[in-house]
Amino acid sequence: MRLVEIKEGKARVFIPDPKEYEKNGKFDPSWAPVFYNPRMTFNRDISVIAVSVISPKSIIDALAASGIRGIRYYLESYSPIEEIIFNDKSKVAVDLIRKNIEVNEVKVAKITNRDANSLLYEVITDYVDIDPFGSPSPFILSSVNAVKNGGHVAYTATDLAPLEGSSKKSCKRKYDVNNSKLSFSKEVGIRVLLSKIVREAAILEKAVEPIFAFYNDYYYRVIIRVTRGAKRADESIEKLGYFYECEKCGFSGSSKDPIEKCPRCGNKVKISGPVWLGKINDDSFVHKMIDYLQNFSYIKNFEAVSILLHKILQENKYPPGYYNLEFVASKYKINVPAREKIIECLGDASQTHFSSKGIKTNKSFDEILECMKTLSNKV
Ligand SMILES: C[S@@+](CC[C@H](N)C(=O)[O-])C[C@H]1O[C@@H](n2cnc3c(N)ncnc32)[C@H](O)[C@@H]1O
Ligand SMILES: [Zn+2]
Repeated sequence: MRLVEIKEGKARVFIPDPKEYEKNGKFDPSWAPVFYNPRMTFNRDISVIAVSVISPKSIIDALAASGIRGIRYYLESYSPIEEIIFNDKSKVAVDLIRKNIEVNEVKVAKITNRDANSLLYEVITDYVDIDPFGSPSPFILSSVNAVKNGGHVAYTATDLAPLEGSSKKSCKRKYDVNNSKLSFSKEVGIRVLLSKIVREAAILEKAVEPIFAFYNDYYYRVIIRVTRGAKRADESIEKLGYFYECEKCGFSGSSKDPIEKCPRCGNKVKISGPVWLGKINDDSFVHKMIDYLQNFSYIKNFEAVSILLHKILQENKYPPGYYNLEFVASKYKINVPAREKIIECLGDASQTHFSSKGIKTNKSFDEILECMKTLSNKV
């Protein structure tokens, strides 16, 4: 295997030379014997800041591939880390991790060549990172099991088709959620994932509190805090519910139990659930990330991370779900006015990072419609 050296954040790592695995001049990271995807740099940049705020003493990078993630946590996290377990079931990956750890002088590293699930049932740690191919579902129970009371788990999910309701059967299989394709499915997806995490943790009498969650490019990333207690687990489950959307009048919302008919026009609605209806971001955590950010001016995505964190803070004030302006406008055969103008007209509203066509608001659907109709007459 020919290797090339790349730099990301403060790490220098060796990865398989992409040129060796090109097919007809194209390259996909999954074709190389050890996985490294530069498109995930944003995910790692922002995770380094999150880990700095969490300040865990021990970390398990359970699906480590080249080791880039754990190495960056060691080199860049603000508070010292006492132990990082780098694990991958692939022997080739583990050999490469060994080399990369040496090059980056990661003094606190342990390397294991195990199935992540069996490893996670044998260890206990402050923070687990689950960064799989596709769905993190197979690793939820074991990762929640592996963290101490008050510990954290971070999940990446790239299987957007089931999560966003395009592959309903796959969503039922992997997340045990009856999903539909809704006009605001970008946000539904992250709440489907959180719903599964909450229900899996409850099996272990553990409660889940999402502290940081976002969508970017082709994946979701969520970080949760886990605490022990059957009663707390019950309280987490209490925050599950259903989204509905009416194809006829464009109205949508959430409810504790599934509903069949649109509360506005009586038409049959599409539903998705059970989904997590609690907060997906913790304000004080995001504020701390913004405070820490200035120390990370060297990261590739400094500007984009800053923009995302500020957007998240704005939208976190509003209830779950957003209105897709194009979807609503299509129901009333009106032009879509500029989003900023609608937000200004409503007063109590914000954009959402989930979609450039979405708004979140505490105002009623009729007030949104009124603003849209008035503004579209001026277009
Ligand atoms: C998407 S890659 C990880 C990428 C890496 N975290 C990064 O940031 O570049 C997923 C890795 O999980 C490993 N893997 C898949 N299933 C596994 C399992 N059951 N146990 C341990 N490792 C596994 C694969 O060998 C692969 O290296
Ligand atoms: Zn309706």
